[in-house]
Amino acid sequence: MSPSTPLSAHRIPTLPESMYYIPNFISSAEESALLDKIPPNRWTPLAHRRLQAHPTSLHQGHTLLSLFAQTPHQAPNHCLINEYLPGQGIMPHEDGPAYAPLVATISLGSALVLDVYDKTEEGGRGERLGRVLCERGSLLVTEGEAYTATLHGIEGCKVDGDLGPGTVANWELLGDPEAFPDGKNERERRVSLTYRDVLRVAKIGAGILGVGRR
Ligand SMILES: O=C(O)CCC(=O)C(=O)O
Ligand SMILES: [Fe+2]
Repeated sequence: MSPSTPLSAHRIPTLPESMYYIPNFISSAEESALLDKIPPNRWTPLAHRRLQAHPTSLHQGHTLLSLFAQTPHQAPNHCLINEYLPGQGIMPHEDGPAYAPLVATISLGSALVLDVYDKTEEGGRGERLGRVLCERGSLLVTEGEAYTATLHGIEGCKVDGDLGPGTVANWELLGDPEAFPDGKNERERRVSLTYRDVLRVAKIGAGILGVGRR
């Protein structure tokens, strides 16, 4: 995402405003370095994936910072790391109001498909609006109505099938569509880093230190 290509050039068409897909956001050397940095002993096991949550601060000039220019802390302060083995996924859900409505997701290790669904008035899962193919090293940015009015999930399958220009919302934005010549993606271990701005982080801190309620 160089200054010569504005974020708007990466907007995923056909999905609510706005999701942006930036292929090759990091190099494979950076991908390996990030994977190596993830502490091996901090995983919380869940039924269908593992995760770890970390406070985070990004150094000035980090490319992700500019995305958060309008959020309350003007920077992400939290990074959730999810690991999915082939066959694992995450149920359709929304990320909710604890965060500023902006998520930046870096994909490491393997490509997979993230499904985006309409949110019903009751907050449930509506029709599927589109499929986003997240390649390794890519960045997916979700903000605005796409954050507040849709759900997202990852099917627990070993192979993503039926991939092509008519079935993948970000097909034209992919870095290497030729990597899926038969319309298939055999999943490998995929790790996602999701950066967010947690709104009430200061109050939570005060609560933990025991001074919040006095
Ligand atoms: O792994 C992903 O890309 C999605 C993770 C996610 O939806 C979440 O952590 O809330
Ligand atoms: Fe999520």
